[in-house]
Amino acid sequence: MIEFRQVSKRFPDGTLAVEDFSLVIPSRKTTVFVGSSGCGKTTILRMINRMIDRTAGSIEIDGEDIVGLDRVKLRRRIGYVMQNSGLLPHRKVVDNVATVPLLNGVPKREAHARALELLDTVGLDRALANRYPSQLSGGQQQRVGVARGLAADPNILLMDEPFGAVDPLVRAELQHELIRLQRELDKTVVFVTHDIDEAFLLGDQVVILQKGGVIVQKGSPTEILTAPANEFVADFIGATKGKRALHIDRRDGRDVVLDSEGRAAGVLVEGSAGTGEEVPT
Ligand SMILES: Nc1ncnc2c1ncn2[C@@H]1O[C@H](COP(=O)(O)OP(=O)(O)OP(=O)(O)O)[C@@H](O)[C@H]1O
Repeated sequence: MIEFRQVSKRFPDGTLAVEDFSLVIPSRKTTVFVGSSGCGKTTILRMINRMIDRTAGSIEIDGEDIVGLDRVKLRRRIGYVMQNSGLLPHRKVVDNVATVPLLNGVPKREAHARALELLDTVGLDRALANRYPSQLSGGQQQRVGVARGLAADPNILLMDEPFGAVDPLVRAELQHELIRLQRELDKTVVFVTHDIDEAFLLGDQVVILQKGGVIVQKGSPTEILTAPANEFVADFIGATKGKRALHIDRRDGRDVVLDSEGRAAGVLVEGSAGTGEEVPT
């Protein structure tokens, strides 16, 4: 579990990017931060592995304040995947994936064998292992980025708009791949996106943020869809404009979750509003 307690971040130039942010991120679930540009998503994410240090409050991982942990070791035990894959262009795919284990002292042969297994895990052909990142498609590069994030077998995986730069079809493929992976790997995933549909698809817990990292609403997708906290959320999730991909409709006396084509994605169990409980239809 990751716990933020009244965390703030003021950058040296005076910008207060995050103010008084408190949140519990449960283990082995996916928590998604969603909000418009500049609201503090990346700053909050990067404070978890101390790429950015908070200026007030505390952040604990499994009850331990991260301020007392070695920054480099902390970073190496937390997976990190970013938008443009962040791969080293002059290193082959296999070496990119093996980077952190090698830094952690894993022998080269072992690190490479593990890297090849990880290519399988993220659905990439091992034949790509000896290519350079520029010889891969955008979607393939993102998969390599995910494999690299998983290489040290971290309990926590931070993902900052990892699918933001790929086309919509590849993006949908990668999203479903992540859902599959998460079922298999059971990590604590913290995911940042601008895209509310992506947030609802991937998140067990969705956190809607406004400027300064202010939490406007948090809850399961069902909780947010059934009871948007205010007009900002209703507008953000498109509830007022009929543009939402996922929405709730009442059919035969039951609340049914429908996708954009009107197909039922689930039924809210009677009396479950507020618990996030859903049953498949
Ligand atoms: N190094 C920095 N120095 C000063 N201000 C910064 C710095 N990094 C970020 N900020 C500011 O902090 C605020 C939050 O930035 P952050 O990158 O966390 O937002 P975000 O929600 O991730 O945005 P985006 O979706 O555009 O990536 C913004 O106002 C940004 O300009």
